[in-house]
Amino acid sequence: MTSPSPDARRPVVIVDDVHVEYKVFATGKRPTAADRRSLNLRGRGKQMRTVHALKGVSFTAYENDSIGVIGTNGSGKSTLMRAIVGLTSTSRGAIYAQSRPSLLGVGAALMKDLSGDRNIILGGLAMGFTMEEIEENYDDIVSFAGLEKFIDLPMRAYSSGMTARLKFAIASVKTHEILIVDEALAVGDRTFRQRSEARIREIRDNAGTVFLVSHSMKSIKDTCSRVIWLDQGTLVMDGDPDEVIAAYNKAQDK
Ligand SMILES: Nc1ncnc2c1ncn2[C@@H]1O[C@H](COP(=O)(O)OP(=O)(O)OP(=O)(O)O)[C@@H](O)[C@H]1O
Repeated sequence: MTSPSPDARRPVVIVDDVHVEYKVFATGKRPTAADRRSLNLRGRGKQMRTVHALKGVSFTAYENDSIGVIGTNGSGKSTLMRAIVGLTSTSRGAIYAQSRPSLLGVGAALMKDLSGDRNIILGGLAMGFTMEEIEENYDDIVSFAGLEKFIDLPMRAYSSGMTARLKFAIASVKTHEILIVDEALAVGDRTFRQRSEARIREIRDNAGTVFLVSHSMKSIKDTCSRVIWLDQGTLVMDGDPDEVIAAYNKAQDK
């Protein structure tokens, strides 16, 4: 198993030889006229395809780690994060977590026709906060998102950056022990990105562990103490951000 260094810190997430396979129906090519004539549709139309999205990934995350996860499109980053949170089941291997990891992405729970105000409650409940916790943190969420003037407008009227700010503000208000941020910072503007990166550092400093999936090497360098690089479902490198990013960039330039 790959580990950063033999140290005395508490392991928080152990990913042990994890494989994820998606089974999908491949509709294949459009049936030809000849197929249709010979009623040969069934065999053509329903073919099971297996996408082997993770192929034996292993590493250990420790407290205070903030781990950047990099790799080209389709390399398995989101799949790995979803597996850590338990949204995607592993077909082989196991994941052990010290406490329940939170995936920063209350997106699914938010409703575009409701106001930002209502969505704070909805998103907060979806993240597992109590009503008291939501009320206590309400002002913080609104000011962190910088949406004071827009909070009673329906979310439909928000730009994608404003929506992302609200999601990040809701999800990060509580200190999580294990927080996973999947590309949420990509749409925010520079000021917001800096504020979110500061919050990620704060979570990390409070003995939390953060995973940051991003295509922005700058965000990763600014916030992460360690980087793992995935390629076609395998872990290529795990270590110091500068070294891993340099190797990744070199591989991309080839
Ligand atoms: N629900 C799904 N059903 C079938 N295949 C999937 C599913 N989700 C992901 N995949 C496949 O698994 C592989 C890994 O996808 P994943 O989304 O984890 O990549 P990623 O590194 O997060 O990519 P990106 O940088 O584009 O977000 C890809 O080949 C993708 O097509």
